Amino acid sequence: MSPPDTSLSREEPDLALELAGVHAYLGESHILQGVSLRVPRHRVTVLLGRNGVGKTTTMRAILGLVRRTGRITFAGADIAGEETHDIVARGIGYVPEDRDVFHGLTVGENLRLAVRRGGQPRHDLVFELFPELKKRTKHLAGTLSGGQQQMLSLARGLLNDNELLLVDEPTKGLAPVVVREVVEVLERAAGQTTVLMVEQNLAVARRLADHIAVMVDGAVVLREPAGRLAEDDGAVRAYLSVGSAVSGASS
Ligand SMILES: Nc1ncnc2c1ncn2[C@@H]1O[C@H](COP(=O)(O)OP(=O)(O)OP(=O)(O)O)[C@@H](O)[C@H]1O
Repeated sequence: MSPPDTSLSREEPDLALELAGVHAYLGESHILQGVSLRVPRHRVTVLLGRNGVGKTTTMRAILGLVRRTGRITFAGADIAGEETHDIVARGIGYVPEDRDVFHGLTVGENLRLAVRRGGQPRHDLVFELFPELKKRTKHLAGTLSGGQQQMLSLARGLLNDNELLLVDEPTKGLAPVVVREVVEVLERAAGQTTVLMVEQNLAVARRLADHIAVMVDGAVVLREPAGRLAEDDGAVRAYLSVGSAVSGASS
């Protein structure tokens, strides 16, 4: 197993986001115990780890949705003390695990609600990435399949010209054929922006990630180029409850 390495600082001066010693709390529970993480610009970084280690809480700490301390640097500013609406306005998009789609509204209405005030919504880009959504703009979102709802949630995240997109478990609960579609869209979306993603499917992570960060008990314990971790069976067995071969992401 490789020794823990969460820095890699010499190789990556151009960071979109950096967390240093971030602690977060949910009620009385101390969930994040000093998360440090570097997210290079225009790259995909995937957060992996067993259930309950704090991956979603890390996303929510970046967005100011949970009480947190430490340093969170985005676009040259420390955002750890800012409110969520100010953080989002700086150019961070969020595609949450529960998909955040309004079932009682149409696809078009869901997209319109996602447009940030003063922004220039990228409808052309979104409809090029998601042609199925263009055909269904008048359909109620609640009538879409799980995969289509995930596409709509990703489309909402990509509609604004964000510097950083946070995506939480985009393939969770989807059939293998739909996982492949979501992965293809994410590959193309990654060309537009920096992505920090939680993903439990190691095959998906290997396909999409430039770097993989592994969390254990509220901290990042290992960060490596994606290929290196995928070949490190010892690390995969020690830190992850996932298998390395998952059919859904194969091309
Ligand atoms: N409202 C809450 N109050 C207290 N503890 C919570 C609350 N919500 C979640 N937790 C706990 O916080 C820890 C971290 O949860 P989190 O959702 O960040 O983990 P995760 O790594 O994303 O897990 P999963 O893969 O299961 O989504 C878990 O142990 C969870 O039980």
